[in-house]
Amino acid sequence: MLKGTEVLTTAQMRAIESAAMASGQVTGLDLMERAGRAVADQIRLRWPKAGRATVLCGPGNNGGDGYVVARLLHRAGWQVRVLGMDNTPGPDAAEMKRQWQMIGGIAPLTERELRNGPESDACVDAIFGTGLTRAPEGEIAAILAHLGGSGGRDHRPCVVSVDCPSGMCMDSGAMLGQPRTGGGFAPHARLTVAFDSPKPGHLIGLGPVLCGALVVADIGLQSWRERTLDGPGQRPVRLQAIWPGFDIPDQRFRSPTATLGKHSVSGSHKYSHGHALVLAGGPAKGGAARLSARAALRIGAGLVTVGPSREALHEHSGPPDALMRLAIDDAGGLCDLLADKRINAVCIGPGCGIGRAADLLADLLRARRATVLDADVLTALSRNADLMAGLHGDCVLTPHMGEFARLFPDLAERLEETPTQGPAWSKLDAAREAAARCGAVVLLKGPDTVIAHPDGRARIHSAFDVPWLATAGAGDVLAGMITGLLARGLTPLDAASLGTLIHARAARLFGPGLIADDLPDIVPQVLRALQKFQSSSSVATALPMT
Ligand SMILES: NC(=O)C1=CN([C@@H]2O[C@H](COP(=O)(O)OP(=O)(O)OC[C@H]3O[C@@H](n4cnc5c(N)ncnc54)[C@H](OP(=O)(O)O)[C@@H]3O)[C@@H](O)[C@H]2O)[C@H](O)CC1
Ligand SMILES: [K+]
Repeated sequence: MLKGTEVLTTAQMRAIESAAMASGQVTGLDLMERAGRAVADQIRLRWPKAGRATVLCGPGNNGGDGYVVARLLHRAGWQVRVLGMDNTPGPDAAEMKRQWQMIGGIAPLTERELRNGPESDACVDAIFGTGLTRAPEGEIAAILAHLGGSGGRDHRPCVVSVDCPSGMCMDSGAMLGQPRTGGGFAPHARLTVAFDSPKPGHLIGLGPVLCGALVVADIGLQSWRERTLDGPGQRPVRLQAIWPGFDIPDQRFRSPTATLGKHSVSGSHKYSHGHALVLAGGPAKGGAARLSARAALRIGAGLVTVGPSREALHEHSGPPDALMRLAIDDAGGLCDLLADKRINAVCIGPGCGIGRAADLLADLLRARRATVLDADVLTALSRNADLMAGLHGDCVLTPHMGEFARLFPDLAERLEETPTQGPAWSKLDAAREAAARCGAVVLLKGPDTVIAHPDGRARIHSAFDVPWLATAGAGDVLAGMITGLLARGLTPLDAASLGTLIHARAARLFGPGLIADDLPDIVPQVLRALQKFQSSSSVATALPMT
């Protein structure tokens, strides 16, 4: 089965660590040794020939991991220099520090010492991890700035981060004390080795850019996750990364990709895969809705109808012929059409026009169909509290940050603030709060997309490697994909998650030079790859092909 990856908060991580140590079956020293070994192994994998390493050890257990890394690299023939603090760390870190001191010295952890020392192949950042609570200051801030290139980009050492780039809040991906949009000097790691599971900060905010290649090392805590967080088997996973694979243990669909093959026990006919309606706008505004409609067709909706105003109908006469067209002049015409219950998913917003969207939305929401709200209708929503109150659990809102700020100005303002305390307010918190407030799934778009359900479940999809996806109409295509998946019967959270995954994979496949028109026709290739991955990686579980 394609598997998503459960994402844990730093508080959950600490709870699991404590439970593991309290069990007496594993000690903090064991965990520290395993963590340090995971980092050292990853370094040796990337630098097979022993080189020179500088290890920066902070005041706590992250620093303790660093002392383990130093010892293991030294044992593998590396020339190791350690910069550390003269504090008394906790017992585990103190023991690892003592073991290092039997091998080598510890220079003061100062920017001057770092800058004036010998060049190294790798600089191991073991200053702060999950214990960062406030913005770094003084010498440590100067060191982090040096790691971030304050001395000039070409003086930026090759950083390997232990658990996370120091100074980064692992729950939000923000650098404490720095603007959220970056611009300050922060350690840009070549590689980050995290432990047990990714944290939100590895996947949202500045995290994906600062972490570089992310490796999540298993240090033997899985079983305590089962016990401490009563395991994924017993509870819905609250936070999941849609990466690299994808799985939604949803009652109706054991794995949504299994439903994408249009294999149906009850005979595969068009109505068994739903009927999507895309509400289009007036004259000369039809392109966006046609992108959405084409995407809904390509992702497998059984039927797709585009519904412009009468005076714009003639503009929708072009291909694809599979697309049905029907003039919808007003709310009355929409209600007449929705009398056909087979229309089970609607997309409103792309190219619809703000006024028209506002006129149609109230009746559309009363019809309680699975509905994707994007673009113009989000502006209409932000101007009308009654419409907002009409949202329901089968709605998916797909705002970008600008639209989100119009819909939830107070939440967006908090995201503008420079964070000084950890855990900092994050895009994940904002999306969850918005979903709970409006009672609908909120997909907050960006290279780090967060999808939040009103009940608190959320998914994160990071796609920082496809900047060309930020092109006119790409949002219209995403809205259409999600509508098509809703028509196929996926739940709003699953449809939004899978649509996001397929949307990014299509863009990745196409590459630079992409325009939104290219995206829908790449979907079949992405679906084939997902199915191949699913069939090759799935255990032989006979999935009900519905
Ligand atoms: N995840 C696991 O299973 C394992 C994780 N390990 C490693 O342990 C760290 C977490 O260690 P911890 O000691 O809790 O915290 P840190 O090492 O990240 O931070 C050390 C202390 O630094 C102080 N602090 C916080 N912010 C600042 C700041 N801005 N300036 C100065 N000092 C700061 C804080 O103490 P205070 O009392 O001063 O608040 C921190 O306690 C984890 O990331 C892993 O690397 C285990 O070793 C292996 C298993
Ligand atoms: K670190």
